[in-house]
Amino acid sequence: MTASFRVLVTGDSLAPAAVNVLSEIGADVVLMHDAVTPERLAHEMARAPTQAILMRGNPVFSAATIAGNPHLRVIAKHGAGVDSVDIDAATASRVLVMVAGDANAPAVAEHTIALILALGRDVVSLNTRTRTGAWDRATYRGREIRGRTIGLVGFGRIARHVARTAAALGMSVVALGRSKGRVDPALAREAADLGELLAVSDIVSLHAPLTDATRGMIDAGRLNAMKPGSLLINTARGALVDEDALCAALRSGHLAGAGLDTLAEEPPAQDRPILQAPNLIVTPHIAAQTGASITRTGVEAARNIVAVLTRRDIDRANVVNPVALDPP
Ligand SMILES: O=C(O)CC[C@@H](O)C(=O)O
Repeated sequence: MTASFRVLVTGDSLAPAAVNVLSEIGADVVLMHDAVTPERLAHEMARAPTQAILMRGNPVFSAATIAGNPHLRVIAKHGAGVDSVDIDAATASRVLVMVAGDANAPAVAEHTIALILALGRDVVSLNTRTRTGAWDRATYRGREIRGRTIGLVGFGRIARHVARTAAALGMSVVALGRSKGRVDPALAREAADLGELLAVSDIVSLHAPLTDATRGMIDAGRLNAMKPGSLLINTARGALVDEDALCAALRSGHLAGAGLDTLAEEPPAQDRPILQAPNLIVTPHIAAQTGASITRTGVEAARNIVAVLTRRDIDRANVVNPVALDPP
């Protein structure tokens, strides 16, 4: 059978269940095995008409890349963050940009909590010390999270999962949504503004999208406004944080620790100062990478593609640029 649709996957794997969803409409699924640069994208899309992108990772979809492929109808994110896509250009070309619901939210929320617990009980450093001969039992004092306040910056699907889990662990939850009134009072108390959230939180966890407005939002001034001895967690996007300022806040001891799953540069050059900061736990943007999450997310992204290509049952809650659904 000649495939009627070509789906380019910007990664080197896709869950078999997700491939099956695409196979049901006879789609030709093409995995990009190499580094996904704009040049490679342009090259791959020039090889044959490509109707859909299943976007794993965060390759840049610029206006030129989108306009260069007139067959493109949908960019379906394998996850939540679409900061690497020029949304205006996609809308102008009537290309739908879609996210994968809350498919990866439980996994990202669990990793957020893992970073908080690991920092609070110094799991990583104690592991190293104990394996190399230390036995710190007499002197070590960890920090409990029960009774602490967690401040969630952003209140989308992932933050809501974190809120529920944090509450179950006995934490108080404050949050700040994209605009006033977006915080569900059953899950969190809405902070008046970022300043108030930073001032009352023992742990600040970032769940905001990366936009022009949020880039670098946690700068030296904001870090300074956090409580002495507090923790910063970032499982969203590295560029939300000024890494040099974070380094300084960790070195001075103003912050007791930071847990980062995302960095401004990924993968980071080995000489980036943040990698040498004390009391830092850093992981390689894997918060969403559990087996179950990868399957759920792949299937949801594949379903989004099928819905657009077959013009059936598009889940509007997953559409980032609904105006692209309107007739031109
Ligand atoms: O799985 C991915 O491709 C990225 C996951 C994450 O960065 C997201 O945007 O949700």
